[in-house]
Amino acid sequence: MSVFTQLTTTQVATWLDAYPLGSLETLTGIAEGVQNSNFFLSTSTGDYVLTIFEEVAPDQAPFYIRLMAHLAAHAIPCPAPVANRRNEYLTWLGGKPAVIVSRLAGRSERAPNLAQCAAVGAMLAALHLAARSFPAPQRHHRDTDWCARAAKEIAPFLAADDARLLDDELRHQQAARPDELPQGLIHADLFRDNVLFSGDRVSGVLDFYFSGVDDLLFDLAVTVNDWCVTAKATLDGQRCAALLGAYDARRPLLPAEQAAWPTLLRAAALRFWVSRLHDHHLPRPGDLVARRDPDAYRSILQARVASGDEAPWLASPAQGD
Ligand SMILES: Nc1ncnc2c1ncn2[C@@H]1O[C@H](COP(=O)(O)OP(=O)(O)O)[C@@H](O)[C@H]1O
Ligand SMILES: N[C@@H](CCOP(=O)(O)O)C(=O)O
Repeated sequence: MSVFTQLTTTQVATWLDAYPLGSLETLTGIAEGVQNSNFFLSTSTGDYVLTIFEEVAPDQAPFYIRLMAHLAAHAIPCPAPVANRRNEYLTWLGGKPAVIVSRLAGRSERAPNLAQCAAVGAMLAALHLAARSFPAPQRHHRDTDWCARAAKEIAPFLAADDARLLDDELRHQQAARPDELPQGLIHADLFRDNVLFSGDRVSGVLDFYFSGVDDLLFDLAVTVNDWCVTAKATLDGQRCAALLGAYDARRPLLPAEQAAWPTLLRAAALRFWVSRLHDHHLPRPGDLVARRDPDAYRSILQARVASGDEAPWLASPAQGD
């Protein structure tokens, strides 16, 4: 999971008295996610998700709650925070900050079809546009500087080849990533498990807890690296064309962004390789923790490095498997 915090039903039932949500019926830990403790919560009035913030500092949690409320008000299907009787969204449970949000319909798709890839590209562009009016956004924390800091912490655990790859890529990013690409609020973790579909329609965009301001193109690269990856870690040209085409139709990409695309694909691969390595070598104590495979992202980084400037773009021919 990620259920780092254990709760008793009595504890939650008592806490729930402060909400206008009726009585507790069921509470089930969610066996996905690596960042927070999440529970499906059913009460006599409906179905919700209870999130206990494990890594999010209490002073940062209101940012994410306001962001979800803003996006939900701008037609992005993201979880809507639920207030207690004192009109508070963020409360304390088990000594940690906690929030109840609406439970969204649909299910995530491990093997998305082209229509679903296009729907995700369109949704990401809509999210970037809707977030333009969000006041006082914070920086994206897991940027290249974070990767460099985390790389120092994991360095003692790495084999020589991995250490070299990591070092080379950090240097490449510091030298080659342009610093004047269009920026805005990014989701920063729009993997397949963070999107719910009802048919081919996106019915849920989840998990905004890495969000912050960074290059919009970085968000697109994070998304493409996950949604369009093949079994060989290369990119599938058809899925790329569907996702990128739908994004570009809503927020046309600038020539500078097209030129920077291969570097940003590498930056996105690096960020998740580093975080997975960090979680692997320096795990937090927790029950049933779902750790992600760092090697998968090493392969993705290596594949992006190997493809050089040949990264699939809008109407490129099918590549990969
Ligand atoms: N509001 C929601 N509606 C429906 N399912 C949800 C909701 N929030 C979380 N989930 C489910 O819980 C899983 C983990 O949630 P996530 O926010 O990704 O956790 P973490 O913050 O730990 O990464 C999701 O993949 C999804 O299956
Ligand atoms: N998507 C990341 C892990 C981040 O965890 P999430 O459950 O919050 O999406 C990865 O795959 O490494």
